[in-house]
Amino acid sequence: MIKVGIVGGTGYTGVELLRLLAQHPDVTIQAITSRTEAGMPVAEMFPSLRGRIDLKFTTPAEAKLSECDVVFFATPHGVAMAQAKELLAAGVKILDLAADFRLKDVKEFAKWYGMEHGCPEILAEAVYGLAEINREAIKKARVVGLAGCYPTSVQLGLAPLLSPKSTGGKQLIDGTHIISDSKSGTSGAGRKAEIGTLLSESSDNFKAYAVKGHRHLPEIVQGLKAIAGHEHIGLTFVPHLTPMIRGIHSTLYVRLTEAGMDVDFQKLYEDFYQGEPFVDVMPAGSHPETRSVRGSNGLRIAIHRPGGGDTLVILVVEDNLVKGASGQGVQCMNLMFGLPETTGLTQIAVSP
Ligand SMILES: NC(=O)C1=CN([C@@H]2O[C@H](COP(=O)(O)OP(=O)(O)OC[C@H]3O[C@@H](n4cnc5c(N)ncnc54)[C@H](OP(=O)(O)O)[C@@H]3O)[C@@H](O)[C@H]2O)C=CC1
Ligand SMILES: CC(=O)N[C@@H](CCC(=O)OP(=O)(O)O)C(=O)O
Repeated sequence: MIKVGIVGGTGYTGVELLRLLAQHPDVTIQAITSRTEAGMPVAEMFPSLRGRIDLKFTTPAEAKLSECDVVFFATPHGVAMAQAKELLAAGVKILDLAADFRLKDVKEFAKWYGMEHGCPEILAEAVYGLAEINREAIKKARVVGLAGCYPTSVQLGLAPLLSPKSTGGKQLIDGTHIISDSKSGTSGAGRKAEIGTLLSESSDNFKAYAVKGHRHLPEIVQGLKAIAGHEHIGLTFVPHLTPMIRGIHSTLYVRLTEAGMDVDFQKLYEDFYQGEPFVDVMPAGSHPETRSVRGSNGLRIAIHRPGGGDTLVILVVEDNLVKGASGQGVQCMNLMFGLPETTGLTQIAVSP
């Protein structure tokens, strides 16, 4: 059995990890931390886990994380990098849901996250946690910086158009003018109290935010450049807050080049994602709904070419807390421990 520790067990991604790992056949949860709720039984705070998780929250200091095989950090940015060195020295693998190990350039990290990177040497060996793109590297990794919620939807929505594996090296789209119009439910902002996610502020309301620049922009651009194998990527990324709890819907707009005009994009996507257990390329003309992935690790994609013109519209839906966070974490953990990738992740979406 894999001994798992979770730092940040009271947050939305933390409790989602507990929900998934409680059903995982190869995992024992060893420790769950909370600074504010230490001593409280987990099932008292989350009755959905009654009879499933028989542990109390402990402080991070008391958690004996070095005795685990793997530790998930479901914490704000900056927490994992402060403990990574000690855990690695004790032979513990690390999966960080925050951004400490995502951006490879420490200057970019400091610019977007407002703090200096605490362990650039560990960042250098860390692998970006997007299994469909980085599967082989994740299998060998000691530290995985899990992809962000919006970045997962945008990168998987665009990968078939940019990867030389499917394009044969041809430029099928103008990669310098990509638009991502992305919408998230309020759980994306976490469980902490904030005015913007109050019921009376966020329900019956809809707004864009961070249009000037969101911290996921450099992460997505870094990922798209790696997928494409060149630097010529330009992205306009506009996130929106929608009046729902879970879910991300990204609508991606790309302009086709001459070389792209005669391509069968439905087939290109189906071929690229053939055999991928969590990516569903829907039939041509579909309109995927966030509800169709709610609570599951699935991501659904539909490709449209309105009026047969030179603009391709790609629709992508995922559950931000599952494929966008904790499910992605379990998927990467499975790879790191040589388990079938779908272990513990076969939940069907809750609908309605
Ligand atoms: N929500 C989402 O959709 C997604 C979130 N993420 C990322 O995952 C991480 C967690 O997000 P989310 O669950 O939403 O956040 P929450 O705000 O809901 O939870 C944060 C958790 O971290 C703990 N915590 C806070 N500060 C510290 C600290 N200094 N040391 C140890 N524990 C701490 C909190 O518990 P306590 O204060 O009791 O210790 C709490 O359990 C974030 O980095 C977020 O960016 C990634 C993808 C999607
Ligand atoms: C709706 C909302 O506020 N979403 C968050 C993004 C989700 C998140 O937690 O970001 P990471 O994936 O980088 O960890 C935001 O825009 O800041």
